[in-house]
Order: sequence, then structure tokens, then C-alpha cells
Amino acid sequence: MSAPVVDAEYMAEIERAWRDLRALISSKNCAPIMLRLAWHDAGTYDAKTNTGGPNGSIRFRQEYSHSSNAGLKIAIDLLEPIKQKHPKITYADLYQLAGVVAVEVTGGPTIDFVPGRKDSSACPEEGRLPDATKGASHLREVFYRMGLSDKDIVALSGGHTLGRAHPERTGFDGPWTKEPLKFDNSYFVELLKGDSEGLLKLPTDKVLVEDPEFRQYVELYAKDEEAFFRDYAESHKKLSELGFTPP
Ligand code: HEM
Ligand SMILES: N=NC(=O)c1ccncc1
Repeated sequence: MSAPVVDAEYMAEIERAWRDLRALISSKNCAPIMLRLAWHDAGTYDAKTNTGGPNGSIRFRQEYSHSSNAGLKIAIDLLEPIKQKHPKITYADLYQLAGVVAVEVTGGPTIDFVPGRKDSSACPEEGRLPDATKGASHLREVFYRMGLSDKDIVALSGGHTLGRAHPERTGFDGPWTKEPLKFDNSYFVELLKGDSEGLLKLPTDKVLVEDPEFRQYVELYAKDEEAFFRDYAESHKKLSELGFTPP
């Protein structure tokens, strides 16, 4: 499939879709699952082979049926009417724009969004996303494969300020923070507090305070929300543009 021509007409369509996404995500309170969809479409990227990444391939059953993507068909279906209303916008751009809007409408940082991603029908093999039961070396293996850093791992994990785990999807249960529809630095504050009744910490969350290289960023973000917002916005943009050269 070819890349979209990002001319004035395409940019105007993006603006219209942005407005529709704000209305949808606010009215359905579905920011968390939209952010997870954007991360899962992008997080399959392999820098060595330039495969996977934010290319809309998660729209195919072959990929959304992967166990790590359990529940994401809900987000894919919620976005389809917006895709039908704005057919020129690629799925790749639409899913990443939905992630940017999800952070925006929940009070998080503004993320620079550059459109122009092309769609792919090539679905990556299962297993490219991180396994929540594993440790620091696994996290590094997965994120370094994408071309991301330790700082990116910690900042992006802050996406768990939103939403919750669902036992019927992944076997884990509960939110990470007391306000799962508010994008703030409370994920890091809770990480440093240790276990709290009713709040979730995955094994991969816990390694962020156990590993000294990761911990330095957890401590910074827990005490300085602006620093978290700054680094999150930078890392989210990197994630959303893996394998994509903005026109
Ligand atoms: C670092 C490795 C990561 C692991 C192992 C991981 C694992 C998980 C798991 C197991 C769930 C629960 C899914 C469910 O049961 O519904 C989840 C939910 C979520 N994840 Fe991650 N995650 C990671 C990184 C990220 C990143 C980088 C982001 C975004 C920047 C993110 C955003 C979310 C959101 C928003 C939810 C809640 C979705 C909802 O409420 O439906 N996660 N994650
Ligand atoms: N945000 N990440 C996830 O939702 C997830 C990642 C890997 N396995 C299951 C779920």
C-alpha cells in the first residue's frame, strides 16, 4: 500500500477526525483502551528488519487475536465509524491519532502528531510485545529491538496511569492508580509507595523500581510531573513514528 499524500486536504481531514476522536473518546471514556491500541500497533516494530510498527496491521484478526491484544477489537470497532467517515486517513494514522487524543483528553501532555503513515497488510508474528510476567532483561530486549531506550521504557510505562487490567483478557486485575481516567504521574508515586490495596503492580512494573537504571527515572517522575510529561511526550512520539519517516 502506498503512503498517503499529506497535502492540505489530508491535513484538513486529520483535523476533522481529531475533533471526532475527541468527542468519541470523551463520551465513551475509552481513552485507556485507545492508548493501548496505539501502543500495540506500534510496539511490534523491529528496527533491524524494519518490520511491524505503526502501520494499522492490528486491524486484521490475524494480529488482534494475539493473546497480548485481548480486548483490543473493542477499540478497533469503536474507531471504524470514524475511518468510514474519513476514508482518506490511513488506519495507521488513525490509530496513532487516537492514542495522542487519548492522552490529550485525560489531561496529559500534548504530543506532536505528524501524519503520513501508510497501511500494511503484513501482520507480525505473535510475541513481539512484552510479557508482563518477565523482568528487566526481557523489557530491554523488547524495547531495544524497537530502537528505544531505558528512559523510553520507564516514561512509556507511565501510560499505566490510565485504565486497568481485566482478568478475562490477560488474567491480571485492577487499575494501577486511584484515578484511572486521569493522565498524571501517580503511576510513579504508587510504584515508590509499594503495594496498595486494590491497585495493580505487574512484575514488569515492579522491575522499574528494582533495576537501578530504571529507578532513577521513576524517582524523577514521581517528584516532577512536568519532567514526566516532557519525557513521555518525546517517547510517545518516537513510539508512534517507529519505521516512519515524516514527509
Ligand atoms: C512495559 C511493558 C508493558 C507491559 C508488560 C504491559 C502490560 C499490560 C497488561 C497486562 C495490561 C492489562 C490488559 C488488560 O487486561 O486489559 C495493560 C493495560 C494497559 N496498558 Fe500496558 N503494558 C506495557 C506497556 C505499556 C505502554 C508502553 C503503554 C502506553 C504508552 C501501555 C498502556 C496500557 C493501558 C492504557 C492499559 C489499560 C487498558 C484498558 O484500561 O483497557 N502499556 N498493559
Ligand atoms: N499494554 N500492554 C498490554 O496490554 C499487554 C502487553 C503484553 N501482553 C498483554 C497485554
